[in-house]
Amino acid sequence: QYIYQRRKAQEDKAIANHHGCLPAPRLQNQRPWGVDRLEQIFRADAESRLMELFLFHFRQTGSTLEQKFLGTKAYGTIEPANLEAIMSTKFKIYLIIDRNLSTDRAGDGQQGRYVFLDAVAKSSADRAALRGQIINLLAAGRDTTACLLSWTFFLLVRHPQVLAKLREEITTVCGDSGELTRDVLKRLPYLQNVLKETLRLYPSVPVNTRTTVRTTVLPTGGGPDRKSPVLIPKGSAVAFSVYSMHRRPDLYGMDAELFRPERWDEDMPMHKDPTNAKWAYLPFHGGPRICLGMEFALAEAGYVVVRLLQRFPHIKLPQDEKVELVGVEQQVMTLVVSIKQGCRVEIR
Ligand code: HEM
Repeated sequence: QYIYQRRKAQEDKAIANHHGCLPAPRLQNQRPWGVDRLEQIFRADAESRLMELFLFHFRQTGSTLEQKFLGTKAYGTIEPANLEAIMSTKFKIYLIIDRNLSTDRAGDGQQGRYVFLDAVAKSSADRAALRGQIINLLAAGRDTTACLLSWTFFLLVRHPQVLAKLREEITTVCGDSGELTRDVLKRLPYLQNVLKETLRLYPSVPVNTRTTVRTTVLPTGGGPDRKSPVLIPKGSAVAFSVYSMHRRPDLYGMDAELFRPERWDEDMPMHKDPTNAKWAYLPFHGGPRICLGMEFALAEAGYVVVRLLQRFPHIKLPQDEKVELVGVEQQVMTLVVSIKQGCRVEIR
């Protein structure tokens, strides 16, 4: 084991030298084993402000970081060029299902209840096929679209000018027509901007991880100038947060924290660099494992928004509802990021 570890370390060092890798800035722990980090995470989670904590970490270190946590080294990044590398094939997808797919569910209070995973498992023992089914139907297709719709209305009632402009576009293009096909939806550019901007500020999958199947290199983020490649040894986890990347002022402008659908018709800083232009906006991720339901989800969400606005001519913020800066509201984090208090609107 010792000889194997030493040989692996030597090989990794040779790869690092070959690519000119330098370490990424380390997120400093105040207490051994990163216990302080654990406390911070539990506290932020209890306050429903986990994403704010992640933003704070990246503000401390820059857009790529190294972290020692409970004895293991992990990496985090919100750099478009690194996301491009991560979403290529040198990383494997973190397996959700293997943790949950167990024939031994008796102990967790699920007896007698319909569990979709168990029902599908009766027709196939192939774990990869089961995983695909679950991701398709539940994890991938349901909560993601539901979150997009909730955040859209959450933002619309807090930005009445945007809502008015959207209503105007819908009235001009659709009138009272019953037909609402994909072609009609394509003729609603402001609606597309509203959905795009909502997914920028609240990407349904805000944080994700990949694990390296072999020792590899992130193209940037290391060394004093944070521009050198970073070595990622085989088996390491790299977390990436599109939520944080989507709020970077150097990519989206100084008003990156604001909900402003008009920005999608303007020239943004990210367009100056071809890699950033392609990899700085990733609500559906990218590369070979890009969301398979992207087109469908946008059509579905667009359809529901139009129909709700047509059906309810007066939708507004309830009088007793709190208005806070975008991103400061309490959130619930699971695989997706949702609104802790739900999306309350007044309709007439
Ligand atoms: C706004 C709605 C949606 C968002 C933001 C979204 C986002 C994503 C993201 C970020 C991934 C990549 C996950 C990863 O690589 O770990 C993904 C994967 C996937 N999505 Fe979606 N999704 C949405 C709706 C849907 C819908 C409606 C369906 C199906 C009807 C769907 C089907 C899938 C599938 C099958 C994958 C896995 C693709 C693969 O691993 O090859 N998604 N989605």
